[in-house]
Amino acid sequence: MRLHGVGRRYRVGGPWVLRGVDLELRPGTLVRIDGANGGGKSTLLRLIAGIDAPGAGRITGRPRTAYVPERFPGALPFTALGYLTHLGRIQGLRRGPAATAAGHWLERFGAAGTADVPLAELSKGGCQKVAVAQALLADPDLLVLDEAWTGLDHRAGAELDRVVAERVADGCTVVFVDHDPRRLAGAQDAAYRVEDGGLVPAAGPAGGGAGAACAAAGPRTVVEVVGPPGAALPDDLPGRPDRGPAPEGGLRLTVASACSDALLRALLTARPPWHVRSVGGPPADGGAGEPAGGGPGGSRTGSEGR
Ligand SMILES: Nc1ncnc2c1ncn2[C@@H]1O[C@H](COP(=O)(O)OP(=O)(O)OP(=O)(O)O)[C@@H](O)[C@H]1O
Repeated sequence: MRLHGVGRRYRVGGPWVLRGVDLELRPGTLVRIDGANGGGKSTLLRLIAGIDAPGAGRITGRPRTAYVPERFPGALPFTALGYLTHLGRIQGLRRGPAATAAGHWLERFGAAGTADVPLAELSKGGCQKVAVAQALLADPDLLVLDEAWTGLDHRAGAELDRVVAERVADGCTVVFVDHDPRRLAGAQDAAYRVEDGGLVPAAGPAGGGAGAACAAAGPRTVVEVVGPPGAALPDDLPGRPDRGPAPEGGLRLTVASACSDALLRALLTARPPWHVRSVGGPPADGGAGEPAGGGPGGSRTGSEGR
C-alpha cells in the first residue's frame, strides 16, 4: 500500500494536520509511528486504516485492513462474544467460524471468562481485549494499532507482542503507535515521526528487517531442528535466532519466546519443511540452551521420530 502526498485537515481553510505524506507499506513489515502529542499520529493511523479519507493526495493498493482505535466504543448492547461474532460476520466470516474466532481470541488474551459479559460491564482492560480481538478475527493483511497495548494487563500485552510477531511472519503489515519506546524495540522494520505535518524517518532501534519482527528481550526458547539433506536454514527467520550445532545432530536455535511460534511456523512451512525435534527453555545456568524435550518445561513435537 502506498500514500502519495497525503494531507488531512479538519476544516476548510484550517491548518493541515498532515501534508505531503509519502509512505510505502510493504507486506510482512512492522512499522512504528512516533511524534509529539497532538502531532497527528492518530490522524495518520486513521487514514492508513481507511476509516478516514485524505483531503489531499491519495492512497493506493489497500489490503484487507483491521484497526484498533485509540478509544474503543465500549458501551454497545452486546456481550463480548456476541459483539466479536457480529464483527466477524461483518468481516466476511460465516456465523460458526466467526464465533470460533471470537472465542479463540478471547481465550488468547485471557478473557474467555468474560465472553458472556455485556460490553458495558467490562473493565477498561476487558474492553481493550475485545478491541484488540475484533481486529484479529479475520487474519487481516494490514493491522493498524493505535495505542492498542494501553489498558492491557502484562500477560495480554505480551500476548499482543506475540500476535504482532506472528502476523508479520505471516506477511501482514503492522503499523503501530505506542507510548512505550521499548515496545517491540529492535523489531521494527521502519520507524517514522510525524513532525510539522510531515513524516520523517525516526532515529531509534528500527531496522530489524523482515525476519526480525519479534521482541528481542524477555524469555528465550530453544528449538532443535533437522533440515532436509543439504538444505540451508531459511534466511530472515522470525526473531533472528542464535544458532549452533545440536548435540544429536541438526541445529539448536535460540530465540525470544515471543517469536517462537512464528519461528516454528516458518520452519514447518519452509519448502522443503524442516523437522522440529524439540522445543524448550534454556538451561537454568543461562548457557547456550538445553532443549527440555520430554523434560520439565519442554516438549517433544508431534513430528518426533519421523
Ligand atoms: N476529529 C477531529 N476534528 C478536529 N480536529 C481534530 C480531530 N481529530 C484530531 N484533530 C486535531 O488534529 C491534531 C492531531 O490530532 P491527533 O489525534 O491525530 O494527534 P496525535 O499525535 O495522535 O495525538 P495524541 O498523541 O495526543 O494521541 C490535533 O490538533 C487535534 O486536535
